[in-house]
Amino acid sequence: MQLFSEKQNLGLPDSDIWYYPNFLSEKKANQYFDVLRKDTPWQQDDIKVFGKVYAQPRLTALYSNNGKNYSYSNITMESLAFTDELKSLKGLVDKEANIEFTTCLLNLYRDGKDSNGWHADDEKELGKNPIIASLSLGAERYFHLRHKSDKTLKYKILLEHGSLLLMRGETQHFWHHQIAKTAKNVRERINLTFRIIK
Ligand SMILES: O=C(O)CCC(=O)C(=O)O
Ligand SMILES: [Fe+2]
Repeated sequence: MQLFSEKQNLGLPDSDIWYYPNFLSEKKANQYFDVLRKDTPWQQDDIKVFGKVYAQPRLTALYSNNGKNYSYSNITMESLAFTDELKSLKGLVDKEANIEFTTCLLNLYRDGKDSNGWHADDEKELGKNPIIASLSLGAERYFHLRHKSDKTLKYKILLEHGSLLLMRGETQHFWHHQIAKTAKNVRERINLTFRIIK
């Protein structure tokens, strides 16, 4: 069993980012990983980058409690209704963030070749200072952060099984983030990003 660890603020300039290492117990995190891996209708979309079409290097699914879709990188994802498991996870995350999320984007990184390139979660439908809560299950992967204008400002944090990362305030205005590919032999990872789309 893991000891309780305090949440920590990353302390990066122009941002407000919190990390909760053991947001879920190991046992709960294992259970959620298994259910979500099995029951989610994972899909692989094509994305368009500089006019060329690529298969997105990970699988995704979108859920919401208001039927709103989400568009990014020339993809429009249609949302499904929350399942019981996702509702209970959303309840825990809502409580911690003290806000009511409407939407959850799930990412499945099948191995080290799957990734999520540099971006900010700054789509118009997310509002001015979006709050994004990102729950990690399965294999540990590094989350990289890079300041948009001062490229010397960089940071990386290992997102552990059962951890929660909360980005708020002006973070998306000033920082890009990514999950880079890795040559290491890594198992599957599921990430859930809770958002508000009105
Ligand atoms: O997988 C992660 O930890 C990050 C996912 C992400 O940045 C996103 O879906 O916008
Ligand atoms: Fe993101």
